[in-house]
Amino acid sequence: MPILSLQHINKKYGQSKDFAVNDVSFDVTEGEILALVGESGSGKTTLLRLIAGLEHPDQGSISLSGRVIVEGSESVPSHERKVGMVFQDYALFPHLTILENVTFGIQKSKGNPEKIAKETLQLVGLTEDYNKYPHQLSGGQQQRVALARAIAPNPRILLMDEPFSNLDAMLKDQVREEIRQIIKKTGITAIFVTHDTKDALSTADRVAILHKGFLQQLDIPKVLYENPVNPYVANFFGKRNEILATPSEEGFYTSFGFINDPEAKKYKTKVKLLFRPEHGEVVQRKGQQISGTIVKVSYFGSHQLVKISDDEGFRVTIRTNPGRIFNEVERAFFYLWKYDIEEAF
Ligand SMILES: Nc1ncnc2c1ncn2[C@@H]1O[C@H](COP(=O)(O)OP(=O)(O)OP(=O)(O)O)[C@@H](O)[C@H]1O
Repeated sequence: MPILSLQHINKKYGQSKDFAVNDVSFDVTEGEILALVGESGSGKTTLLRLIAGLEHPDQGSISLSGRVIVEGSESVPSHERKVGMVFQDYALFPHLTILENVTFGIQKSKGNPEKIAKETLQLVGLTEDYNKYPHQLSGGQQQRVALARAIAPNPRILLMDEPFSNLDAMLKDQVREEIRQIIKKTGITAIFVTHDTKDALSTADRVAILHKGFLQQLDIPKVLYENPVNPYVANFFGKRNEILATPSEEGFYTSFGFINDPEAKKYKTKVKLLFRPEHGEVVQRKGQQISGTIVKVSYFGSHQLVKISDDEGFRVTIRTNPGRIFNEVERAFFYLWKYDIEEAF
């Protein structure tokens, strides 16, 4: 049974003619980490605020832990929903110590708030900084305090708005993994909002992608990346190469050469072959492969991107391992081991 269920949620702000959230339905399973991704204005934060009770939908219902918390004009107030929030800027109280920040939201009826706060701070790996103030901590540490403060009252669900956006790139990789481990250790269900596909794919169990208020696809990261349901989702997770191709009985004619593919006979008109840089491979031998001229090689440490041009100057990018040596102007032979086929016109 899902811990959270949204059914046909619509939300418009004021006089706006567009929906910020448009007929969105999904379930979240207990213990799951769900990422909401989308570009700016896609409705991510609005969804989070609707779940938290900071906004009310125009239509739709929301259930949390088996209880209907929103239905029609009725709703359970925010403070009764038992939702933990981590805000983008952490929103720690600057004049309170770390321990006081975390103790703040814990009700006395739950036991000894200070003891619970200390246990939660230990859980997030902050054992020595109880009496420091937020400004005395690094960004990553402040974020762990915010997380401790949100989970200490034992909420039903944890909501995080852009939790990684204030961290520099070096820290981000480490913090993502730490946060995921802490959340998994507590078993808490969590939803976080991000515009960064790397955050979503590496941290979440499932990812929901929003565009203009519509839910496009919700699935595990691998499926979203490998089997996007539409071009928007496919391009959101990294630009794809496009090669224009003419189908025949045996395969596709392209400006890089002929590609054997029995699928080609299904198509009557020109098509686009769409593929990610890692779905191609530059090979040493001349054979069945297609080919072009290497025009640029970019080295990234973990990999290289090789730009290959046809005779007209049309380019595709292929990802290769970092150890291989390529020379610009040389001819490169490559093959595509995976591509999507779309009608071109
Ligand atoms: N308080 C508000 N009043 C009016 N319009 C709003 C309000 N909050 C959001 N919107 C509009 O609703 C739409 C969705 O906004 P929302 O903040 O949910 O998107 P988002 O995906 O979280 O964007 P971002 O990544 O920029 O935070 C946008 O068109 C936005 O302009």
